[in-house]
Amino acid sequence: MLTLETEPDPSVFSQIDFTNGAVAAVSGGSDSTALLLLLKDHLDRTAPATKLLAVTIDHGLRPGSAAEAQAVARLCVGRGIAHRTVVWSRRKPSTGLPAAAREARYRLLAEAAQAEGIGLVLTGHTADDQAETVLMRKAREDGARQDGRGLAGMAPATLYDWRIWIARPLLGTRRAALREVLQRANVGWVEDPTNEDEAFERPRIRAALADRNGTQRVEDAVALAARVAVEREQLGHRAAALIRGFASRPTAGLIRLDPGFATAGDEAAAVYALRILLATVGGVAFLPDQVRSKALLDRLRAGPSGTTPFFATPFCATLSRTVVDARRAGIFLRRETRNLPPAAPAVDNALWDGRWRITLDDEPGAFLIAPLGAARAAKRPIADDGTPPSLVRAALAAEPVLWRPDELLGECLGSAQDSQVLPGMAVCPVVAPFARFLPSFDLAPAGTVAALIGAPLLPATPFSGHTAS
Ligand SMILES: Nc1ncnc2c1ncn2[C@@H]1O[C@H](COP(=O)(O)OP(=O)(O)OP(=O)(O)O)[C@@H](O)[C@H]1O
Repeated sequence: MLTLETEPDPSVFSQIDFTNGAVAAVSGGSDSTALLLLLKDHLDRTAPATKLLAVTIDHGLRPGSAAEAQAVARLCVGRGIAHRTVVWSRRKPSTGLPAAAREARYRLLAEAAQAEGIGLVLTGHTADDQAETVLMRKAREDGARQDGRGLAGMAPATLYDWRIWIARPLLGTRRAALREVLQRANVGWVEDPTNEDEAFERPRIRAALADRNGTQRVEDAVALAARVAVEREQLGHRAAALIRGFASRPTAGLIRLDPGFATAGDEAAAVYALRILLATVGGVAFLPDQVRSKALLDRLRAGPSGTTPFFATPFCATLSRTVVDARRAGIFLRRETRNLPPAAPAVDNALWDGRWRITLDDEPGAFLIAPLGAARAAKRPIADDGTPPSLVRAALAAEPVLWRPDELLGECLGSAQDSQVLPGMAVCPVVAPFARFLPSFDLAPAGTVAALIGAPLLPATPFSGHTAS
Protein backbone atom coordinates (compact mmCIF):
# COMPACT_ATOMS: atom_id res chain seq x y z
CA MET A 1 0.00 0.00 0.00
CA LEU A 2 1.16 3.49 -0.75
CA THR A 3 2.08 5.59 2.26
CA LEU A 4 2.42 9.31 2.04
CA GLU A 5 5.17 11.22 3.74
CA THR A 6 3.96 12.65 7.03
CA GLU A 7 7.54 13.81 7.72
CA PRO A 8 9.19 15.50 4.73
CA ASP A 9 11.61 13.02 3.23
CA PRO A 10 15.04 14.65 2.88
CA SER A 11 15.65 12.57 -0.25
CA VAL A 12 12.85 14.19 -2.29
CA PHE A 13 15.44 16.35 -4.03
CA SER A 14 18.14 13.72 -4.40
CA GLN A 15 16.95 12.55 -7.84
CA ILE A 16 16.92 16.07 -9.26
CA ASP A 17 19.81 17.40 -11.31
CA PHE A 18 20.61 20.90 -10.02
CA THR A 19 23.67 21.41 -12.23
CA ASN A 20 22.11 24.37 -14.02
CA GLY A 21 20.53 25.89 -10.93
CA ALA A 22 16.89 26.14 -9.90
CA VAL A 23 14.09 28.63 -9.50
CA ALA A 24 11.84 28.00 -6.49
CA ALA A 25 8.31 29.27 -7.19
CA VAL A 26 7.30 30.75 -3.84
CA SER A 27 3.87 32.31 -3.39
CA GLY A 28 4.32 32.80 0.36
CA GLY A 29 1.79 30.05 1.13
CA SER A 30 2.81 27.19 3.42
CA ASP A 31 3.67 24.64 0.72
CA SER A 32 6.02 26.74 -1.35
CA THR A 33 7.61 28.41 1.70
CA ALA A 34 8.41 24.95 3.08
CA LEU A 35 9.67 23.92 -0.37
CA LEU A 36 12.10 26.83 -0.26
CA LEU A 37 13.45 26.02 3.21
CA LEU A 38 13.82 22.29 2.48
CA LEU A 39 15.45 22.97 -0.87
CA LYS A 40 17.89 25.49 0.59
CA ASP A 41 18.79 23.00 3.31
CA HIS A 42 19.31 20.24 0.71
CA LEU A 43 21.50 22.41 -1.50
CA ASP A 44 23.54 23.73 1.46
CA ARG A 45 24.32 20.14 2.39
CA THR A 46 24.87 18.65 -1.06
CA ALA A 47 25.70 21.36 -3.60
CA PRO A 48 26.22 24.75 -1.94
CA ALA A 49 27.46 26.39 -5.14
CA THR A 50 24.09 25.78 -6.88
CA LYS A 51 22.41 28.87 -8.23
CA LEU A 52 19.08 29.20 -6.39
CA LEU A 53 16.57 31.94 -7.14
CA ALA A 54 13.22 32.29 -5.38
CA VAL A 55 10.57 33.94 -7.56
CA THR A 56 7.22 35.31 -6.42
CA ILE A 57 4.61 36.29 -8.96
CA ASP A 58 2.51 39.22 -7.81
CA HIS A 59 -0.71 38.75 -9.77
CA GLY A 60 -2.06 42.04 -8.43
CA LEU A 61 -5.44 40.40 -7.85
CA ARG A 62 -5.71 40.88 -4.09
CA PRO A 63 -5.01 44.06 -2.09
CA GLY A 64 -2.28 42.41 0.01
CA SER A 65 -0.39 40.71 -2.82
CA ALA A 66 2.55 43.15 -2.95
CA ALA A 67 3.02 42.91 0.84
CA GLU A 68 2.95 39.10 0.58
CA ALA A 69 5.70 39.20 -2.03
CA GLN A 70 7.72 41.53 0.23
CA ALA A 71 7.37 39.07 3.10
CA VAL A 72 8.87 36.33 0.90
CA ALA A 73 11.65 38.73 -0.09
CA ARG A 74 12.43 39.41 3.61
CA LEU A 75 12.52 35.70 4.41
CA CYS A 76 14.95 35.20 1.53
CA VAL A 77 17.23 38.03 2.69
CA GLY A 78 17.37 36.44 6.14
CA ARG A 79 18.37 33.09 4.65
CA GLY A 80 20.81 34.32 2.04
CA ILE A 81 18.59 33.35 -0.93
CA ALA A 82 18.32 35.48 -4.06
CA HIS A 83 14.72 36.58 -4.65
CA ARG A 84 12.73 38.33 -7.38
CA THR A 85 9.18 39.55 -7.44
CA VAL A 86 7.63 39.61 -10.90
CA VAL A 87 4.42 41.60 -11.35
CA TRP A 88 1.74 40.36 -13.75
CA SER A 89 1.17 43.69 -15.39
CA ARG A 90 -0.73 42.72 -18.54
CA ARG A 91 -4.41 43.55 -18.77
CA LYS A 92 -6.53 40.99 -16.90
CA PRO A 93 -9.34 39.22 -18.76
CA SER A 94 -12.91 39.71 -17.53
CA THR A 95 -13.64 35.97 -17.70
CA GLY A 96 -11.47 32.92 -17.08
CA LEU A 97 -9.28 34.83 -14.62
CA PRO A 98 -7.88 31.79 -12.70
CA ALA A 99 -6.78 30.09 -15.93
CA ALA A 100 -5.26 33.32 -17.26
CA ALA A 101 -3.43 33.88 -13.95
CA ARG A 102 -2.07 30.34 -14.08
CA GLU A 103 -0.95 30.76 -17.70
CA ALA A 104 0.73 34.07 -16.81
CA ARG A 105 2.34 32.55 -13.71
CA TYR A 106 4.04 29.77 -15.65
CA ARG A 107 5.10 32.14 -18.40
CA LEU A 108 6.63 34.60 -15.94
CA LEU A 109 8.33 31.86 -13.91
CA ALA A 110 9.81 30.41 -17.11
CA GLU A 111 10.98 33.85 -18.25
CA ALA A 112 12.58 34.53 -14.86
CA ALA A 113 14.41 31.19 -15.02
CA GLN A 114 15.53 31.70 -18.59
CA ALA A 115 16.82 35.19 -17.85
CA GLU A 116 19.20 33.61 -15.32
CA GLY A 117 20.19 30.73 -17.60
CA ILE A 118 18.26 28.30 -15.36
CA GLY A 119 16.24 25.49 -16.95
CA LEU A 120 14.37 24.23 -13.90
CA VAL A 121 11.49 25.61 -11.81
CA LEU A 122 10.34 23.83 -8.64
CA THR A 123 6.83 24.22 -7.29
CA GLY A 124 5.37 23.28 -3.92
CA HIS A 125 2.49 21.06 -5.10
CA THR A 126 1.72 18.49 -2.38
CA ALA A 127 0.00 15.11 -2.03
CA ASP A 128 -3.10 17.07 -0.95
CA ASP A 129 -3.02 19.05 -4.24
CA GLN A 130 -2.56 15.79 -6.15
CA ALA A 131 -5.55 14.17 -4.42
CA GLU A 132 -7.71 17.25 -5.08
CA THR A 133 -6.69 17.26 -8.74
CA VAL A 134 -7.45 13.58 -9.19
CA LEU A 135 -10.83 13.82 -7.42
CA MET A 136 -11.82 16.88 -9.47
CA ARG A 137 -10.89 15.11 -12.69
CA LYS A 138 -12.67 11.95 -11.58
CA ALA A 139 -15.85 13.90 -10.93
CA ARG A 140 -15.58 15.39 -14.43
CA GLU A 141 -14.69 12.11 -16.11
CA ASP A 142 -17.59 10.14 -14.63
CA GLY A 143 -20.23 10.13 -17.32
CA ALA A 144 -18.09 12.03 -19.83
CA ARG A 145 -16.43 10.38 -22.79
CA GLN A 146 -12.92 10.73 -21.41
CA ASP A 147 -9.99 8.37 -21.75
CA GLY A 148 -9.04 8.39 -18.06
CA ARG A 149 -5.43 9.47 -18.62
CA GLY A 150 -6.06 12.68 -16.63
CA LEU A 151 -6.40 10.51 -13.53
CA ALA A 152 -2.60 10.27 -13.55
CA GLY A 153 -2.84 13.68 -11.87
CA MET A 154 0.02 16.15 -11.97
CA ALA A 155 3.26 14.79 -13.36
CA PRO A 156 6.43 14.87 -11.23
CA ALA A 157 7.87 17.04 -14.00
CA THR A 158 6.34 19.00 -16.86
CA LEU A 159 8.25 20.59 -19.73
CA TYR A 160 6.96 24.12 -20.29
CA ASP A 161 7.19 25.58 -23.79
CA TRP A 162 9.53 22.71 -24.74
CA ARG A 163 12.33 24.52 -22.84
CA ILE A 164 11.89 24.85 -19.04
CA TRP A 165 11.23 21.93 -16.70
CA ILE A 166 8.74 22.41 -13.88
CA ALA A 167 9.41 19.81 -11.17
CA ARG A 168 7.09 18.99 -8.26
CA PRO A 169 9.22 17.19 -5.67
CA LEU A 170 6.63 17.35 -2.86
CA LEU A 171 3.82 15.44 -4.61
CA GLY A 172 4.25 12.59 -2.12
CA THR A 173 4.28 14.83 0.97
CA ARG A 174 1.24 15.92 2.98
CA ARG A 175 0.60 19.62 3.53
CA ALA A 176 0.36 19.10 7.29
CA ALA A 177 3.94 17.80 7.34
CA LEU A 178 5.16 20.92 5.55
CA ARG A 179 3.34 23.16 7.99
CA GLU A 180 5.04 21.38 10.87
CA VAL A 181 8.41 22.11 9.26
CA LEU A 182 7.50 25.81 9.17
CA GLN A 183 6.17 25.83 12.72
CA ARG A 184 9.34 24.17 14.00
CA ALA A 185 11.43 26.79 12.14
CA ASN A 186 9.16 29.55 13.44
CA VAL A 187 8.41 30.73 9.91
CA GLY A 188 4.94 32.03 9.09
CA TRP A 189 2.99 31.82 5.85
CA VAL A 190 0.13 33.48 4.01
CA GLU A 191 -3.34 31.92 3.83
CA ASP A 192 -4.90 32.61 0.44
CA PRO A 193 -8.61 33.33 1.10
CA THR A 194 -9.57 31.85 -2.30
CA ASN A 195 -8.37 28.46 -0.98
CA GLU A 196 -11.26 28.61 1.50
CA ASP A 197 -13.91 29.97 -0.84
CA GLU A 198 -16.30 27.09 -1.42
CA ALA A 199 -17.76 28.83 -4.44
CA PHE A 200 -14.81 27.15 -6.21
CA GLU A 201 -14.51 23.43 -6.86
CA ARG A 202 -11.03 22.87 -5.39
CA PRO A 203 -11.80 24.41 -1.97
CA ARG A 204 -15.01 22.32 -1.83
CA ILE A 205 -13.00 19.14 -2.43
CA ARG A 206 -10.35 20.34 0.03
CA ALA A 207 -13.02 20.84 2.68
CA ALA A 208 -14.48 17.39 1.97
CA LEU A 209 -11.02 15.84 2.44
CA ALA A 210 -10.65 17.46 5.84
CA ASP A 211 -13.18 15.09 7.49
CA ARG A 212 -12.18 12.00 9.43
CA ASN A 213 -11.91 9.75 6.33
CA GLY A 214 -9.81 12.37 4.61
CA THR A 215 -6.44 10.68 5.09
CA GLN A 216 -7.67 7.45 3.52
CA ARG A 217 -9.27 9.29 0.62
CA VAL A 218 -6.11 11.28 -0.05
CA GLU A 219 -4.05 8.08 0.00
CA ASP A 220 -6.51 6.31 -2.31
CA ALA A 221 -6.52 9.20 -4.77
CA VAL A 222 -2.72 9.45 -4.85
CA ALA A 223 -2.46 5.66 -5.27
CA LEU A 224 -4.91 5.82 -8.19
CA ALA A 225 -2.82 8.57 -9.77
CA ALA A 226 0.35 6.49 -9.42
CA ARG A 227 -1.32 3.47 -11.09
CA VAL A 228 -2.75 5.47 -13.98
CA ALA A 229 0.61 7.25 -14.45
CA VAL A 230 2.36 3.91 -14.98
CA GLU A 231 -0.34 2.78 -17.45
CA ARG A 232 -0.16 6.08 -19.31
CA GLU A 233 3.62 5.89 -19.63
CA GLN A 234 3.43 2.31 -20.87
CA LEU A 235 0.75 3.21 -23.40
CA GLY A 236 2.92 6.11 -24.53
CA HIS A 237 5.88 3.81 -25.15
CA ARG A 238 3.71 1.44 -27.21
CA ALA A 239 2.25 4.34 -29.20
CA ALA A 240 5.77 5.66 -29.82
CA ALA A 241 6.85 2.24 -31.12
CA LEU A 242 3.93 2.21 -33.59
CA ILE A 243 4.79 5.71 -34.79
CA ARG A 244 8.43 4.73 -35.27
CA GLY A 245 7.39 1.58 -37.12
CA PHE A 246 4.65 2.91 -39.38
CA ALA A 247 4.82 6.71 -39.75
CA SER A 248 6.89 8.78 -42.15
CA ARG A 249 6.86 12.38 -43.36
CA PRO A 250 6.99 12.52 -47.16
CA THR A 251 6.95 16.32 -47.12
CA ALA A 252 6.39 19.21 -44.73
CA GLY A 253 2.83 19.10 -43.39
CA LEU A 254 2.15 15.56 -44.58
CA ILE A 255 2.36 12.39 -42.46
CA ARG A 256 2.02 8.98 -44.06
CA LEU A 257 0.97 5.94 -42.07
CA ASP A 258 1.62 2.54 -43.51
CA PRO A 259 -1.75 0.70 -43.69
CA GLY A 260 -0.27 -1.95 -41.35
CA PHE A 261 -0.56 0.67 -38.60
CA ALA A 262 -4.28 0.04 -38.35
CA THR A 263 -3.92 -3.71 -38.05
CA ALA A 264 -0.77 -3.99 -35.96
CA GLY A 265 -2.76 -5.54 -33.11
CA ASP A 266 -2.27 -3.10 -30.24
CA GLU A 267 -5.52 -1.20 -30.58
CA ALA A 268 -5.19 1.01 -27.49
CA ALA A 269 -1.70 2.12 -28.58
CA ALA A 270 -2.86 2.70 -32.17
CA VAL A 271 -5.73 4.93 -31.01
CA TYR A 272 -3.37 6.87 -28.74
CA ALA A 273 -0.77 7.26 -31.50
CA LEU A 274 -3.47 8.37 -33.94
CA ARG A 275 -4.82 10.96 -31.50
CA ILE A 276 -1.37 12.43 -30.91
CA LEU A 277 -0.65 12.58 -34.65
CA LEU A 278 -4.06 14.11 -35.44
CA ALA A 279 -3.56 16.85 -32.83
CA THR A 280 -0.01 17.49 -34.05
CA VAL A 281 -0.92 17.74 -37.73
CA GLY A 282 -3.99 19.86 -36.96
CA GLY A 283 -2.13 22.14 -34.54
CA VAL A 284 -4.57 21.46 -31.69
CA ALA A 285 -3.41 21.65 -28.06
CA PHE A 286 -5.63 18.81 -26.82
CA LEU A 287 -6.08 15.26 -28.09
CA PRO A 288 -9.19 14.51 -30.15
CA ASP A 289 -12.06 12.62 -28.61
CA GLN A 290 -11.20 9.01 -27.74
CA VAL A 291 -14.45 7.54 -29.10
CA ARG A 292 -14.29 9.36 -32.43
CA SER A 293 -10.63 8.47 -32.83
CA LYS A 294 -11.38 4.81 -32.16
CA ALA A 295 -14.19 4.92 -34.75
CA LEU A 296 -11.72 6.37 -37.25
CA LEU A 297 -9.22 3.60 -36.53
CA ASP A 298 -12.00 1.01 -37.01
CA ARG A 299 -12.72 2.52 -40.38
CA LEU A 300 -9.05 2.48 -41.33
CA ARG A 301 -8.90 -1.15 -40.33
CA ALA A 302 -11.92 -2.22 -42.34
CA GLY A 303 -10.01 -3.23 -45.45
CA PRO A 304 -11.70 -5.63 -47.83
CA SER A 305 -9.43 -8.52 -46.98
CA GLY A 306 -10.20 -8.17 -43.29
CA THR A 307 -6.55 -8.13 -42.26
CA THR A 308 -4.64 -6.00 -44.75
CA PRO A 309 -6.61 -2.96 -45.76
CA PHE A 310 -5.67 -1.45 -49.06
CA PHE A 311 -8.56 0.98 -49.21
CA ALA A 312 -10.16 -0.28 -52.41
CA THR A 313 -12.65 2.45 -51.67
CA PRO A 314 -10.52 5.41 -50.62
CA PHE A 315 -12.06 7.64 -48.05
CA CYS A 316 -11.48 11.00 -46.43
CA ALA A 317 -12.40 12.04 -42.91
CA THR A 318 -11.60 15.13 -40.86
CA LEU A 319 -10.82 15.13 -37.14
CA SER A 320 -8.89 17.63 -35.04
CA ARG A 321 -8.47 19.98 -38.07
CA THR A 322 -6.69 17.11 -39.82
CA VAL A 323 -7.77 15.52 -43.10
CA VAL A 324 -7.24 11.76 -43.02
CA ASP A 325 -6.97 10.47 -46.56
CA ALA A 326 -6.84 6.67 -46.82
CA ARG A 327 -6.00 5.25 -50.23
CA ARG A 328 -3.94 2.55 -51.87
CA ALA A 329 -0.69 4.50 -51.35
CA GLY A 330 -1.23 4.74 -47.57
CA ILE A 331 -3.01 6.72 -44.89
CA PHE A 332 -2.13 10.42 -45.19
CA LEU A 333 -2.69 13.13 -42.58
CA ARG A 334 -2.57 16.84 -43.38
CA ARG A 335 -3.92 20.11 -41.96
CA GLU A 336 -7.33 20.94 -43.42
CA THR A 337 -7.29 24.18 -45.39
CA ARG A 338 -10.29 25.66 -43.57
CA ASN A 339 -9.65 28.34 -40.95
CA LEU A 340 -5.96 28.82 -41.58
CA PRO A 341 -4.61 32.02 -40.04
CA PRO A 342 -4.67 35.04 -42.36
CA ALA A 343 -1.43 36.87 -43.17
CA ALA A 344 -0.26 38.63 -39.99
CA PRO A 345 2.94 40.07 -38.51
CA ALA A 346 5.12 37.39 -36.94
CA VAL A 347 5.15 37.68 -33.13
CA ASP A 348 7.98 36.43 -30.91
CA ASN A 349 7.43 33.08 -29.17
CA ALA A 350 3.99 32.67 -30.72
CA LEU A 351 2.57 29.40 -31.96
CA TRP A 352 1.52 29.94 -35.57
CA ASP A 353 -1.62 27.90 -36.25
CA GLY A 354 -0.68 25.83 -33.17
CA ARG A 355 1.90 24.07 -35.39
CA TRP A 356 4.99 26.26 -35.61
CA ARG A 357 6.86 28.17 -32.96
CA ILE A 358 8.19 31.53 -34.09
CA THR A 359 11.20 33.09 -32.40
CA LEU A 360 12.15 36.63 -33.38
CA ASP A 361 15.28 38.60 -32.64
CA ASP A 362 14.06 41.47 -34.78
CA GLU A 363 11.34 43.94 -33.99
CA PRO A 364 7.86 42.45 -34.42
CA GLY A 365 6.50 43.38 -37.83
CA ALA A 366 9.71 42.73 -39.74
CA PHE A 367 8.01 39.71 -41.32
CA LEU A 368 4.54 38.62 -42.20
CA ILE A 369 3.58 34.99 -41.97
CA ALA A 370 0.85 33.40 -44.09
CA PRO A 371 -0.15 30.03 -45.53
CA LEU A 372 1.45 29.28 -48.91
CA GLY A 373 -1.98 28.81 -50.49
CA ALA A 374 -3.19 26.43 -53.19
CA ALA A 375 -2.19 28.58 -56.18
CA ARG A 376 1.45 28.85 -55.11
CA ALA A 377 1.58 25.23 -53.96
CA ALA A 378 0.45 24.19 -57.46
CA LYS A 379 3.60 25.79 -58.92
CA ARG A 380 6.00 24.03 -56.55
CA PRO A 381 8.13 21.24 -58.05
CA ILE A 382 7.19 17.90 -56.51
CA ALA A 383 9.61 14.98 -55.99
CA ASP A 384 8.50 11.75 -57.63
CA ASP A 385 8.72 9.44 -54.60
CA GLY A 386 5.39 7.67 -54.96
CA THR A 387 3.46 10.12 -52.80
CA PRO A 388 0.38 11.31 -54.70
CA PRO A 389 1.31 14.85 -55.93
CA SER A 390 -2.19 16.16 -55.19
CA LEU A 391 -1.67 15.31 -51.50
CA VAL A 392 1.79 16.91 -51.40
CA ARG A 393 0.35 20.11 -52.87
CA ALA A 394 -2.65 20.10 -50.55
CA ALA A 395 -0.30 19.77 -47.57
CA LEU A 396 2.11 22.44 -48.78
CA ALA A 397 -0.77 24.88 -49.33
CA ALA A 398 -1.36 24.98 -45.56
CA GLU A 399 2.31 25.45 -44.67
CA PRO A 400 3.54 28.86 -43.57
CA VAL A 401 5.68 31.16 -45.67
CA LEU A 402 7.32 34.40 -44.69
CA TRP A 403 7.02 37.74 -46.39
CA ARG A 404 8.39 41.19 -45.93
CA PRO A 405 5.42 43.52 -45.36
CA ASP A 406 6.16 45.64 -48.42
CA GLU A 407 6.52 42.57 -50.60
CA LEU A 408 3.33 40.78 -49.64
CA LEU A 409 2.29 40.42 -53.24
CA GLY A 410 5.81 40.05 -54.52
CA GLU A 411 8.48 37.43 -54.26
CA CYS A 412 8.09 34.83 -51.54
CA LEU A 413 11.04 35.17 -49.16
CA GLY A 414 11.19 31.54 -48.37
CA SER A 415 9.20 28.67 -47.05
CA ALA A 416 9.36 28.17 -43.31
CA GLN A 417 9.40 24.43 -43.79
CA ASP A 418 12.03 22.27 -42.16
CA SER A 419 12.81 24.59 -39.24
CA GLN A 420 14.24 27.13 -41.63
CA VAL A 421 15.98 29.99 -39.87
CA LEU A 422 15.89 33.33 -41.63
CA PRO A 423 18.03 36.20 -40.40
CA GLY A 424 16.49 37.35 -37.14
CA MET A 425 13.89 34.63 -37.09
CA ALA A 426 13.54 30.92 -36.33
CA VAL A 427 10.47 28.90 -37.20
CA CYS A 428 10.24 25.36 -35.83
CA PRO A 429 7.48 22.77 -36.02
CA VAL A 430 5.96 21.79 -32.66
CA VAL A 431 4.27 18.69 -31.27
CA ALA A 432 1.03 20.60 -30.79
CA PRO A 433 -0.61 18.71 -27.91
CA PHE A 434 2.59 19.00 -25.86
CA ALA A 435 3.97 22.32 -27.10
CA ARG A 436 3.05 24.35 -23.99
CA PHE A 437 2.86 21.65 -21.33
CA LEU A 438 4.46 18.23 -21.75
CA PRO A 439 3.86 16.03 -18.69
CA SER A 440 6.74 13.62 -18.10
CA PHE A 441 4.24 10.74 -18.55
CA ASP A 442 4.12 11.49 -22.28
CA LEU A 443 7.82 11.90 -23.03
CA ALA A 444 8.09 8.81 -25.23
CA PRO A 445 5.42 9.68 -27.83
CA ALA A 446 6.31 13.39 -27.70
CA GLY A 447 9.97 12.68 -28.47
CA THR A 448 9.08 10.25 -31.25
CA VAL A 449 6.68 12.66 -32.95
CA ALA A 450 9.26 15.45 -32.57
CA ALA A 451 11.79 13.35 -34.47
CA LEU A 452 9.17 12.55 -37.13
CA ILE A 453 8.25 16.17 -37.86
CA GLY A 454 11.68 17.73 -37.34
CA ALA A 455 10.84 19.52 -34.07
CA PRO A 456 13.75 20.40 -31.74
CA LEU A 457 15.07 17.62 -29.51
CA LEU A 458 13.67 17.41 -26.00
CA PRO A 459 15.98 18.77 -23.30
CA ALA A 460 17.19 16.15 -20.80
CA THR A 461 14.78 15.59 -17.93
CA PRO A 462 15.63 17.15 -14.56
CA PHE A 463 15.97 13.71 -13.00
CA SER A 464 19.63 12.78 -12.83
CA GLY A 465 20.74 10.29 -15.38
CA HIS A 466 17.46 10.33 -17.31
CA THR A 467 17.39 11.45 -20.91
CA ALA A 468 14.23 12.58 -22.61
CA SER A 469 14.29 9.99 -25.37
N1 LIG B 1 2.08 33.77 -6.88
C1 LIG B 1 2.95 32.77 -6.99
N2 LIG B 1 4.28 33.01 -7.11
C2 LIG B 1 5.17 32.01 -7.23
N3 LIG B 1 4.81 30.71 -7.24
C3 LIG B 1 3.51 30.41 -7.13
C4 LIG B 1 2.51 31.41 -7.00
N4 LIG B 1 1.31 30.80 -6.90
C5 LIG B 1 1.55 29.49 -6.96
N5 LIG B 1 2.86 29.22 -7.09
C6 LIG B 1 3.54 27.91 -7.17
O1 LIG B 1 2.60 26.95 -7.61
C7 LIG B 1 2.40 25.97 -6.57
C8 LIG B 1 0.96 25.57 -6.56
O2 LIG B 1 0.21 26.67 -6.17
P1 LIG B 1 -1.35 26.66 -6.23
O3 LIG B 1 -1.83 25.32 -5.80
O4 LIG B 1 -1.89 27.87 -5.59
O5 LIG B 1 -1.48 26.86 -7.72
P2 LIG B 1 -2.34 26.08 -8.72
O6 LIG B 1 -2.97 27.14 -9.52
O7 LIG B 1 -3.16 25.04 -8.06
O8 LIG B 1 -1.13 25.40 -9.49
P3 LIG B 1 -1.37 24.66 -10.84
O9 LIG B 1 -2.07 25.64 -11.65
O10 LIG B 1 0.01 24.36 -11.34
O11 LIG B 1 -2.15 23.44 -10.51
C9 LIG B 1 2.88 26.64 -5.31
O12 LIG B 1 3.31 25.68 -4.35
C10 LIG B 1 4.02 27.49 -5.80
O13 LIG B 1 5.19 26.72 -5.96
